[in-house]
Amino acid sequence: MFQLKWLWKNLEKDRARYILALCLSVVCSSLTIATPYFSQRIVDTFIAGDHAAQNLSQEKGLLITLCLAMIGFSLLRTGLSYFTTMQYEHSSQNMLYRIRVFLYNKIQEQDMHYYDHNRTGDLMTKMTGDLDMVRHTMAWIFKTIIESLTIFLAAMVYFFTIDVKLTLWMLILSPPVFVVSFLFARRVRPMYIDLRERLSQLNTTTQENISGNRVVKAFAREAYEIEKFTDKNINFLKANKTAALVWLDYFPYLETLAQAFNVILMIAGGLYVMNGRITFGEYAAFSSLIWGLSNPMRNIGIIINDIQRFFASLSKIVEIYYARPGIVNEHQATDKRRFEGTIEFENVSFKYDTKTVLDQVSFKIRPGETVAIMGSTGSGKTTLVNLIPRFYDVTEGRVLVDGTDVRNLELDELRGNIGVATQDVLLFSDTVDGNIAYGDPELSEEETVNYARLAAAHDFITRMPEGYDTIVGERGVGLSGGQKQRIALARALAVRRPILILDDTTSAVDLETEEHIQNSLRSLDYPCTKIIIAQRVSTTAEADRILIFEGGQLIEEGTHAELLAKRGYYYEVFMLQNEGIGRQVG
Ligand SMILES: Nc1ncnc2c1ncn2[C@@H]1O[C@H](COP(=O)(O)OP(=O)(O)OP(=O)(O)O)[C@@H](O)[C@H]1O
Repeated sequence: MFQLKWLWKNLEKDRARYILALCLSVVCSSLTIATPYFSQRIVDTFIAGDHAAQNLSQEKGLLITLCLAMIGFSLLRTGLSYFTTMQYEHSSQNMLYRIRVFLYNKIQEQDMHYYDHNRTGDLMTKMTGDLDMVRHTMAWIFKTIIESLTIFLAAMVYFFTIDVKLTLWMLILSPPVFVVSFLFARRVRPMYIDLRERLSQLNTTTQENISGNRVVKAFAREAYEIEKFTDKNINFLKANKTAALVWLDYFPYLETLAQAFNVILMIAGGLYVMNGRITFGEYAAFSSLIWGLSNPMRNIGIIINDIQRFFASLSKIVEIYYARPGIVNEHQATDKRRFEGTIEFENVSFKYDTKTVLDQVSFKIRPGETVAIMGSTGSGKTTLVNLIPRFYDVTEGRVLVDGTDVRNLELDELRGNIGVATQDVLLFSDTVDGNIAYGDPELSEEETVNYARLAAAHDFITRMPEGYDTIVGERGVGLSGGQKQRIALARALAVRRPILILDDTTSAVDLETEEHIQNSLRSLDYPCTKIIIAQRVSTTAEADRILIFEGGQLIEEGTHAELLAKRGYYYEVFMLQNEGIGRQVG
């Protein structure tokens, strides 16, 4: 069975410990028949037997031994049970730790396509609730199953040694129990799959709401969000209740069957005692061990419910566990070369699933050149630059860096040659210093300050209460849009890569600051090819070349002066931004 094989594989170093725990469970549970055995001997010898009174006065030593044995076995069972539970906990927690690390690495190595198609809330549910369900299964469900089965079998064996016929009477209840359990398991399984999906939706809604709380507040949509959350919460509640209450449809049958053991014992056992087939002590042994048969039936509902939850959770974990990224980082580049920084697009087309975003794009950028990319929103600019570090792979054509198709370069080496400041700025909850040095933890304080100066960030950083040691909140909360952009720019500059990609990095800074940044970029103290996506002519004007995109196609290319002379898209934008007149410039 796939699920068991998977668990076995992941137990790895804890297999011996887990098997020990299972064996100890069997031993512990088998010991439960010791007490009924000793009580049977005590009843038959000292209470209800023919020579009970005589034995009581003559065999005091035996009575004391039996009582001490009973106490001794109970203590032994308690001690063993404690030790066994520790083994279950250790092995399942260790396994959980290893799987969590493995899954985290797996998620890290996925490509952008994976993140486009997986919701954060769902991934978080897999990494927390689903994983814990696996641990619970190893530490509790399997333990309960093994113990229930052992007690059931041990009781059966013991009963058979006492009286075969009476035991067979009891066994006639087994087939209906199996039928009822099977029907219950079959019915409840899809419910737990559905329940798992609703939990994921609930978590996704919660996660989105918390991370997007500023937007919610800005639009005063709290009531709407609460309603949305309540909807998902009610959905989850209903699914939970439905799954839990299904058990009630089957519960009366199993409870009746469980009670029937006592009835059979009372009628058949009573008759057998009366006609002398079994002794009173043997009847007492049956009576005290009958829970070993009826208890598993009472537990069956919980076990089946948990097993179905486990299957639903495991199928979700396995989705991450076996996910294979389309773009693989082998991490095998030991000697990472420094590229010159030539970039070439050869008839590149790109589709997100079925939607064509880039269409037959060709251009070449020489080392050290500064190229600005401009175009209307949605024209494919970000997509274009995402193809250089292979965040996505081209659908057609080739992207070459230093003359080699990026698909033939080791990802570590390729990305180790590119510094990126993305459009959607993300800062980590760390100090400003830590954020700037993110790509190079060895960066000295002096260099950090230097790159912050180049990115026009030093002044506002020193005005902050703790300067470079100020902790910025999650995603850079506490900083303005322009401040975040400047820290992200310093972070991209600090890695000193031969290719620098800036995606709309100065859109939120004022013109004066932008000019400072432009000067810094021109006078970087390391050779660097720069690709700058920008909407402002003030940013693009000084570039060596400007590429204009429209609908995924390269429609204009040239210097600022050439493009103005062309009187095309660039000229219109220029006029619009400089003279404030409409697009219909004659
Ligand atoms: N991850 C994605 N999955 C599917 N479609 C996408 C994805 N990212 C972008 N698109 C689509 O691809 C097109 C180009 O997007 P892209 O972000 O490259 O444009 P852009 O020119 O950078 O736009 P902007 O100037 O607004 O940043 C858009 O129509 C967008 O809807």
